[in-house]
Amino acid sequence: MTDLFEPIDATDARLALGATGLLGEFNTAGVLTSADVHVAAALGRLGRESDERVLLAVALAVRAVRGGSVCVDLATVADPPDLPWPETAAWTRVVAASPLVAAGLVRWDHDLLYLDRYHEQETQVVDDLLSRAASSPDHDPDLMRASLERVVAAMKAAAVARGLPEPSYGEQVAACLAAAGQWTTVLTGGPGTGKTTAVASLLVGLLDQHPGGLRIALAAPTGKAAARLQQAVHQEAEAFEEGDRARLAGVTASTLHRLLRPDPGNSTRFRHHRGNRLPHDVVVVDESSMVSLTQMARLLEAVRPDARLVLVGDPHQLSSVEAGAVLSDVVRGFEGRADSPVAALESTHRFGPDIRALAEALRTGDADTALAVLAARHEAVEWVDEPDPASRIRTTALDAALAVRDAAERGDVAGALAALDRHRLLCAHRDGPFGVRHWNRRIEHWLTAETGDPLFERAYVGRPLLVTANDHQLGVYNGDSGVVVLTPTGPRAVIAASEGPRDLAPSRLGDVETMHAMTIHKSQGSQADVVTVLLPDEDSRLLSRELFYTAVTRARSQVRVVGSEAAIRAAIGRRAQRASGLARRLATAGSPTEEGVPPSRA
Ligand SMILES: Nc1ncnc2c1ncn2[C@@H]1O[C@H](COP(=O)(O)OP(=O)(O)OP(=O)(O)O)[C@@H](O)[C@H]1O
Repeated sequence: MTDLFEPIDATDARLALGATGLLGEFNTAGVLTSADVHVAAALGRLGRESDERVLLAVALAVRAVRGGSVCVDLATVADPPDLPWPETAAWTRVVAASPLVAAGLVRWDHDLLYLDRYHEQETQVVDDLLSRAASSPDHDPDLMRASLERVVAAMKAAAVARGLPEPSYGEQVAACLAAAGQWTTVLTGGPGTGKTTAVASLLVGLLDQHPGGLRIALAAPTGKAAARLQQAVHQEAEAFEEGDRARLAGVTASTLHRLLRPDPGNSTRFRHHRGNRLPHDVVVVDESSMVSLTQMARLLEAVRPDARLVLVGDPHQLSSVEAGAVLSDVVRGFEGRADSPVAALESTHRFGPDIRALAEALRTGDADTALAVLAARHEAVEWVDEPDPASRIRTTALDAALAVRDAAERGDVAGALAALDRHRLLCAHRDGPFGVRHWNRRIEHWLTAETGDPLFERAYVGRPLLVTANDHQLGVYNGDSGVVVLTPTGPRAVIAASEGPRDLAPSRLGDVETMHAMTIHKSQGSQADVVTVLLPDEDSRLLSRELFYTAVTRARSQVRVVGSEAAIRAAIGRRAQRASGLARRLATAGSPTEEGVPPSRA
């Protein structure tokens, strides 16, 4: 869903000067921005199209990408309804017959309108997935079974030694056996369903298959998620036999961006591509729900056709910040297909029963059960439904901020970074009374009142940091977190990068924000012991089931939901819809032919 805007006055920069007719009307109503209008008008001039219904459709396709969609579906786009939307049948007819479509400036396909670039990426992703599914790697299933038996026996023994009941790894073994026999595997599951455990077990099994060695790459869309993946794989391997543990010890993770090697001269291209593939034999990408269509296209063209690709993620989470909802589209698109690469893990092993019950109710859209879990006053799930929740938020947020500050004052880098993950205040919005900016300021005021530290200091000791842009030179990436720590040479910004902490002069960091509070979108791929989810009013257009589910599942041991029953119901009742043709394209593509080339590519 794309936000509407309300023009402030006639000089508002979002209003397109001179826009008339339908484009002008939709611009004034806050549906289209001036950029949408200008791109549509420019394409119209280029392709000699003057039908304002077509130009409106093109402007909506531009807007769609801004809102995370890959294309626009003219049959469902009419929101808000009180605008002069063209009648659907006639509209689709004029768009399909437009000279813009004939010239390839925009694409009309599967009754959806695309900007050319996204159409190309979507068809490429479908073609690459299908051609990878059309053949399978040679492997020895008996050896794979034996490897997994060894790993499972070691993990069971480790659990029993810790006084835990003997676990069962049936789902994970089945997923690994399937993954051994296919070039692409999509390993799905909610938080704590044992995805990382399965990945570590799979890697051991694949190493047994290739005694000569395997080049393995672990990657994730953000630095934080990459660091977590690497740490989690090694942690899970602790339970393995010494030889297996040693073989995984050198496996490291990086951001997806770094893996593909950015091309300094071209911000949308990488050094690894179809003509210069990645050298790795196995590529594992965690948090795949955050991978945009563009990134997925780049990844699929860079992975060798004879390398295994394992996409790991939770399709019920929010999608990527940029356009696309690739993971959930791929899962839906392969549903029922014989060549489906999806292996799903269903049982949760991490949460206590209360967070699990809440997450499950959110995942399935069951508002009554979610409210019942929230109202039951469990220790692990708390509900704050008060007009001014500040006093309830203050204690937890301030304690966590003080713990970070105390460790930072002592120069204890590891302690300060660890304290960052004790509590996270998550907001849907950036601005306004429910937004990140407001709550960051508020927590800083509380901190100042408690410590007497000056408020105006930008790099105050204990300031939690969130990196908001990739900086290859500094080796810090969008989504990395860190903290300002006192050192003998003064305050230093220490960022938890995927290769370990990076120590920088605070002034060198350009794109950083304070992270006492953060948006739910930015929290993807990270976790905290205690999570406070601050829901906005029920009429917020950002509220969605995926947003709420993503926020709740960031919590390791306790979650507190701040919001009214109406806001909770509104969030659960609304889906974060993203228009894309990926699922439909996969579902309707022919099955692989015997030669291994799917008909859509032939
Ligand atoms: N089959 C199992 N039985 C019991 N415990 C398990 C099983 N599989 C994994 N675990 C344990 O459950 C916890 C979560 O597992 P893991 O980290 O592999 O899940 P995940 O799906 O990768 O989680 P997330 O996506 O939230 O990071 C770990 O402590 C792990 O050791």
